[in-house]
Amino acid sequence: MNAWRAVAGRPLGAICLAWLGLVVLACAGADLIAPHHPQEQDLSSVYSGPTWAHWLGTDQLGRDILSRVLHGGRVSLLVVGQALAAYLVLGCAAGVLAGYRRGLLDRVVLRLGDLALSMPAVVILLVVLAIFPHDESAAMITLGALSAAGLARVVRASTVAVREEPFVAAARVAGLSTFRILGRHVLPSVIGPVISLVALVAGSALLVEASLGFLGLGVQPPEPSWGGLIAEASQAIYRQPWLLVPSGGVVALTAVACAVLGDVLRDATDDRTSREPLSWRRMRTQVTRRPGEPPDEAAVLSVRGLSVRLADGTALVDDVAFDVHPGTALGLVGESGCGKTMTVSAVLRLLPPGAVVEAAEVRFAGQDLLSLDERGMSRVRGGGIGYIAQDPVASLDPLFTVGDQLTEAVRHHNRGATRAEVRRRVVDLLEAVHLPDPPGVMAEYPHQLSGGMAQRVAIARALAGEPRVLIADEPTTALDVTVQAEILDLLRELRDRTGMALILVTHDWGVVADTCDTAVVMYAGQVVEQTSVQRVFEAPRHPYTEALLAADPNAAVPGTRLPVLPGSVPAPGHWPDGCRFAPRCAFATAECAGPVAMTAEPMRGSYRCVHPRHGTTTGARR
Ligand SMILES: Nc1ncnc2c1ncn2[C@@H]1O[C@H](COP(=O)(O)OP(=O)(O)OP(=O)(O)O)[C@@H](O)[C@H]1O
Repeated sequence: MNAWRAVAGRPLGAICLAWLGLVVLACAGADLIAPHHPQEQDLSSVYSGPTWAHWLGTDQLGRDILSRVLHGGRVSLLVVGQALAAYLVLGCAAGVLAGYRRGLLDRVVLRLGDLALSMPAVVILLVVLAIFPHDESAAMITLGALSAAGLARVVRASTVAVREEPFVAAARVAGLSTFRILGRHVLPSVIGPVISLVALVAGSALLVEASLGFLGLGVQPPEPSWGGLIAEASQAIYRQPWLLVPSGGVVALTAVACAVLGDVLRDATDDRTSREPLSWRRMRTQVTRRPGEPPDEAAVLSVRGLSVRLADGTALVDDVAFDVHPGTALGLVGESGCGKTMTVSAVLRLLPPGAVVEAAEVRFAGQDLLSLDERGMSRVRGGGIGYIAQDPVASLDPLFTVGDQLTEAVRHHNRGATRAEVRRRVVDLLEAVHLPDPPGVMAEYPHQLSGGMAQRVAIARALAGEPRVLIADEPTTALDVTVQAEILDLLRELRDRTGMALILVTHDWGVVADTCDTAVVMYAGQVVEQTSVQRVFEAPRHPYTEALLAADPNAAVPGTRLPVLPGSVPAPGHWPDGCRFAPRCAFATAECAGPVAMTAEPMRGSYRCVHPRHGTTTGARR
């Protein structure tokens, strides 16, 4: 449904949809709207051009062309519909079953598909029409069945990919029947390419139908069909050339509309599938500079007044500022949905389509990132600032080995390197992240890796460009405790060895305590506290920081109930005026309803609160 909405939102898609809708409705309602019976003759007015009585003129027997086009369209569209039904049913069923079951069925479907694609369709149609004379339905169903081989391949390929997804495995484990899994989990994910192909095949089928009618092999006169009308018009081409315009025009426009719609649908569904939270594909983010504080020149990355807005104006991140110094680690902490990922995505300028970045400064190693164009930013990404995505396995391409993916990254950053040098560097990277047997790991595919190994490979890839800042988004989520500790050790070791700075996006205070020097606490798109890690644990100033620390399971005292933070982070667009934490805060007063600025404490940090804490009780409302 979203794909159709996306198509309707594009001018070309909307025009094609409108034309096809109009043609289908007009032909379906031909009995009601056609001004004349399609075979009603008026010999006193043959070959007339357009008149008030006959809007599109008349033919050699004085029959109304508009009425014949409408009725003829019904016949033509019906047989095209039959071809599409055969195409869809056979193509989807064969593709899904072959891709899901694999084995012998898969091989049989592939071989039959090869056979169907290698047969000349026109010859087969002529044979069918020789067996069933003038039976256009038989010919068009055969055409649909022959073309289904192409669809079956596309559906099979998508099904094979989806079949390996964890959610399909989970459905299998949950005991769902094959048909239910296919219907609920597999088919919806292949629907995009399918509808795009159906639109393209509809255009071709329409042209084949018109050709059959033109050759006199289809529906026989006096019953009209679009192909038959073109044949009649071509016989009178010298006497009344206009006759070709309505019949030829409607066929041409409808076939073109189908083809264009197919293209637009493909683009629309492509866009939809690439709507992950952070994708390297989506790169043209609009950037606006606004006045604000100057950057910290000693920092390797200095951010001031950074905001992110969606196209509809909804703010996701609001006036964020922080500094990261070489060789240090900064922890960006907060509950889910506070804007941590959006903040680092905005620094890298990798945001959802239509999102806008506003900032006073984003200064990296003395370079003003706000003034860089897309080409400049792509040099910074990976080269200057490395990024490790939230889900390491998903961030690795399942179709390529670890070696291929690291080689690609190393080549990207070392243009002139020889094959041997690139391989040496890949092995070095794998050794640097302590993966045993680098040549063996290079030959493996992502699904063969454990979570910890995948995270190490993702770190190795991020290190390929020798970044000066490494951003790791939830680097230890979904890893078991031992592997978590190993990954944090590795990050610390890399930081100490290379002098790069780390930004760890996390909601785990354990990660902050183990690895970071500075904590930046975010709530509802804003920074609410920023201080050293030592101080944040000893004396948090913001009630939110205090409540978040109190709810930390790492600090739980056995035998006592772990305090929870009641309520949830307000969604973007629903942030309260004044202090955004006030509705959940035990210390909120009327003062908190007004604007709350950051208060800086020299040498200690800063916080955004009118009732700062002095570190004893939890700040959450009970
Ligand atoms: N593509 C998007 N379009 C619109 N809003 C989005 C999009 N991605 C995220 N958001 C919203 O932006 C807000 C901040 O999201 P963000 O991912 O930065 O949070 P987070 O603090 O990193 O949380 P998490 O730890 O769950 O990743 C959330 O409310 C989220 O719903």
